[in-house]
Amino acid sequence: TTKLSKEKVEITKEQQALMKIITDAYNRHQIPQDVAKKLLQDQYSAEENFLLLTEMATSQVQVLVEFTKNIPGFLSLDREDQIALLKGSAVEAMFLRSAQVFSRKMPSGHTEVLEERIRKSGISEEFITPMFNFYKSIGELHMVQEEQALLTTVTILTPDRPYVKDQQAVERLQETMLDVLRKLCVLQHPQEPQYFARLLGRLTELRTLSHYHTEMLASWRMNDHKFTPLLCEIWDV
Ligand SMILES: C[C@]12CC[C@H]3[C@@H](CC=C4C=C(C(=O)O)CC[C@@]43C)[C@@H]1CC[C@@H]2C(=O)c1ccc(O)cc1
Repeated sequence: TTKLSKEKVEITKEQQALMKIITDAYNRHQIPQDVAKKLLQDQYSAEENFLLLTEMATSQVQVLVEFTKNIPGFLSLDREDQIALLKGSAVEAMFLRSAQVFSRKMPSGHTEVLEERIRKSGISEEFITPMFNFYKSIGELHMVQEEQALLTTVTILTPDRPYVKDQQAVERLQETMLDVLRKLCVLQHPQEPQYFARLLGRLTELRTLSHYHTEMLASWRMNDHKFTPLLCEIWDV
């Protein structure tokens, strides 16, 4: 008979503390309400929608930088590597954030307006489809907020981003986070032993999306759309 490995999974005190720091930081750093509120006010032209999304993207980059500074160990990485990790993960972190926003079904019905504006902002259908498929696939996971925060952290701490010099140092940090996330998944979804693997599978899907994103930016560029200095810096557009 097959002996099921009923390994007793338990999160240590240190891991509990680490998870709390990251989840609190993740919840604390959100785009300001006045930016999100504009979703409900301004007009609906493709131009207006693009400008609104640009403002949200710019605000989200600032939020991401602030959040990342709260990841234990991040600020002790080489300074240039910190920048390389932020540049390399910004798109993926943003798509994770928007997927979580869509799967949360925001109370004040923002999601419908937000979806409307994304669909009518000059993004071609070939990018819209994979984007919303991703949103759906994240929604189906019903992640708890700790999982969302840790998954974003794991994405930021990806060692093989371009220009990262000390990959080992990043790998050590990422391993620490992956260990907590793995245990959390086992404890939160006991009926689904493959849940952790499914979560990591989404990170692969994210990388595909970020290739689409580069083309999205290029096609906006072609139609003479302006980005903000911060977005130009983080995405080399
Ligand atoms: C990623 C994105 C900009 C950031 C948006 C996201 C949709 C939903 C969001 C929800 C947020 C919240 O509720 O906290 C923060 C901003 C984000 C994460 C947009 C979808 C496409 C857009 C984009 O790629 C884009 C890139 C450059 C631009 O100039 C304009 C848009």
